[in-house]
Amino acid sequence: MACQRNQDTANFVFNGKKIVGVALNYMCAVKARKVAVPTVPLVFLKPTSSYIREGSPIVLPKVFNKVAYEVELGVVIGSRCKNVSKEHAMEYVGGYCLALDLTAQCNLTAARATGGPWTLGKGFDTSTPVSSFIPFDAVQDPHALPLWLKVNGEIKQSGCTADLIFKVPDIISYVSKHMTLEENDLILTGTPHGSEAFKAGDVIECGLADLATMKFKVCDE
Ligand SMILES: O=C([O-])CC(=O)C(=O)O
Ligand SMILES: [Mg+2]
Repeated sequence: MACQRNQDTANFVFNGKKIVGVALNYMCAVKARKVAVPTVPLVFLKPTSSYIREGSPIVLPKVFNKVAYEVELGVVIGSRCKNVSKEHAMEYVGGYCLALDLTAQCNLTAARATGGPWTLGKGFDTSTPVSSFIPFDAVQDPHALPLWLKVNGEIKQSGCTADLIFKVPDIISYVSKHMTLEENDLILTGTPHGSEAFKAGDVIECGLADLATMKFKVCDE
C-alpha cells in the first residue's frame, strides 16, 4: 500500500534519521573519472547535522582545502521499508528535493588511497544543502528531470536524471536489503559530471526542472 504522502511543502522539515548517498551513478561521471562502471549502487551515509536550507551559508571547514559541488536529485522516503522489491519501491517514496552533496575531494582522495571511509569528507556541517520539499504528485517521472548548477552565474553542471545508472526503485530496493529506510530519510541519487572545487565568496545556484531552485553563499569557517 502506498505511504501517506506529505503535500505540505512550506512546512516540511527534513527530520529523517539518515541521508543515504549513492556515488558514481551517472555514466558521464564514471567516464570523466575513468573508473569502472559500478555493478551495484556505491552507498555511503551522511549525518543529518549536515543539512542547511536557503538563507544559511555553505561554510568551508578549515581542515579541507578542496571542497566540490555536486547537484543531485534527492528522494524523500515516505514510510518505513525493509527488503522492498523494485516493483514496490516507488510506493515508499514520499516526495523529492533538489540537493547538493558537497564533498571534500581532498579527504576523499586520501580515503580512496587507503580504502578508508568517506565520512568526514561527505559529512561536514553544511555539506547537504536542500531545497523545499517537492511532493510526490508534482513529479510525473523522476527519471526525466533536468538538473543544473551555476557558480557565480556560470553554468558548471548540466544533466538529466534519465542518465542515472541505478534508478530510484533500484536504489531503494538495494539499500533496503541492507538497512531499514524510514520516513523522511533522504537518498542522494548521485551527480552528473562537472563537479569541481569552489571557494569562499562564490555563489552557488542550482535547479531541478521547473520544480526547485536554490542559491547559497559560500564562506570560510
Ligand atoms: O563524491 C563522489 O565521489 C561520488 C558522489 O557522491 C557522486 O557521484 O554523486
Ligand atoms: Mg554525490
